[in-house]
Amino acid sequence: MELSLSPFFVFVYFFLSLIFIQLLIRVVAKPKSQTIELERPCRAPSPWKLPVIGHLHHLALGGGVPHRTLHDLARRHGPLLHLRLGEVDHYVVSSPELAREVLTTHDLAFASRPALAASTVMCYGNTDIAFSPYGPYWRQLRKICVVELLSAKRVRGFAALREEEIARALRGISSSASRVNLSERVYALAYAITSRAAFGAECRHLGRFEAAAKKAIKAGSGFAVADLFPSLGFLGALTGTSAGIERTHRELDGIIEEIIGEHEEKRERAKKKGEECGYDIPEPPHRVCVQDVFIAGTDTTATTLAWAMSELLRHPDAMAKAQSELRRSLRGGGGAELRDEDVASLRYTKLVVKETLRLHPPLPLLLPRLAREPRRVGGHEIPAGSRVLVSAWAIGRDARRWGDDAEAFRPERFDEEGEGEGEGEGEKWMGFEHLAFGAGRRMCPGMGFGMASVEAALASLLCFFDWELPEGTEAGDLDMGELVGAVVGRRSDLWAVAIPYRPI
Ligand code: HEM
Repeated sequence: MELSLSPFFVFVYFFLSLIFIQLLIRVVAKPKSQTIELERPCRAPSPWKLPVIGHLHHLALGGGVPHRTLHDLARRHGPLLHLRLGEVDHYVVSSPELAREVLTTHDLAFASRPALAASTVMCYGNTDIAFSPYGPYWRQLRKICVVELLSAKRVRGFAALREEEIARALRGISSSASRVNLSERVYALAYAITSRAAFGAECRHLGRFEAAAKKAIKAGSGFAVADLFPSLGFLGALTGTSAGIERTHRELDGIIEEIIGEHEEKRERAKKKGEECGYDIPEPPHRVCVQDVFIAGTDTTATTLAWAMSELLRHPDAMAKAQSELRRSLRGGGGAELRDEDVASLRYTKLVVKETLRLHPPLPLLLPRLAREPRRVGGHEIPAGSRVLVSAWAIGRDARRWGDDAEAFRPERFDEEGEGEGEGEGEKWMGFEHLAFGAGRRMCPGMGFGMASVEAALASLLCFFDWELPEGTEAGDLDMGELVGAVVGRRSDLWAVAIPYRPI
């Protein structure tokens, strides 16, 4: 018959024969294959992959920023996604339940970091807090940093300098043209608070530091060619990334050296006069903490402030609600500035910060973890040596937890959580549904410091100014595009019109 000879039927015949042969082999070899089945690790689901590059094309074809592409893939394949990116196995965790397993149940097994190409050069061979492998050295370094700078007591002690720096930033905004580059202003403010807290004085170098830190953050995304093909070192040289990393490292290193030099000179002068002046910066390798604190402290704080103001400009009702609460508290205190005590008693402004961090966690994939030992997560095997990315971004949008309006900016949701379900607001905010600061041993040690700066700065910006979008920009048109990097900030600077508010 004509039909049976057509190429289509030949293909189908061949294909079915293959399936039949495979089934036959399975049936004949059943007892043996069953034992193998039990021993074989149960791999997490993956999309289709290509030779050599593995699943890399999914990231490339996703077209967007990595956390969004990974979220799309997780929606199709499940909350534990296995991706072979180049030579490296990655596991992407996108549900609060699995995040709890990785960050708490198996915390110790996942408490290390991979050595990225950028961190190895820029963090002095990964001897800093953020990238150092888990162990006694990292514990000691982190302890110094927490005791000297980040403990709750130290953070409270920085209240006066926070207030001074915020007042200075407000004066700057008042005296400038009404159209303000808010991204620039909040970065300068975060830098001033960090440098005064760390060194007792504002450090110069803001412009140079910002430019170099942004390059370092971009290089540290973990998705650079050199990070995905570690055995092919020449690729870094070929693509120019290695040279770029070296250049950025030299810039940052030079700035940190200058900051430390200035601080030490100042200390010497103060000592001669018998005055107190900040504290000793411990000798290397602890100096690497200085860079960590500057980059981690400044960029995350400024990024959160810029996203919060962006969302409020797009949601004038939420902005008005925050302002009315703030201005009531100002009249109550009768002062022309907000003190730390005033900020502590705010409710709505704090909800705005939580909602901002839910939708725009500055580190959407936290910092990468390295599996030190094999572990089963959600019933799937994660082999030792794999990289584990916990998507705080996806978890913050999980409709099972946050409802059908999970994508919407609605600060009130945190108020509602506290009632009815028997689950406290605090639990939801710092639970595994909201992971902006990570969790477990490697959780952000600067949370108290960062939150104090963000809440105080946002409260003052809203209290003392009315804000509008520049003429010609509608709320719906505001660019909310994101940068690629370890910290994900706004793609474009945020411009707004500041109208000073006079208390009645
Ligand atoms: C809004 C502000 C901030 C956010 C959202 C934030 C978020 C994070 C996240 C997600 C991590 C990774 C956690 C993990 O892997 O589980 C981290 C680590 C870290 N953060 Fe923050 N951070 C903020 C502010 C700060 C500040 C102000 C400092 C210091 C002054 C700081 C210092 C660090 C350090 C040193 C690490 C590395 C910790 C380690 O590996 O042991 N952060 N941060």
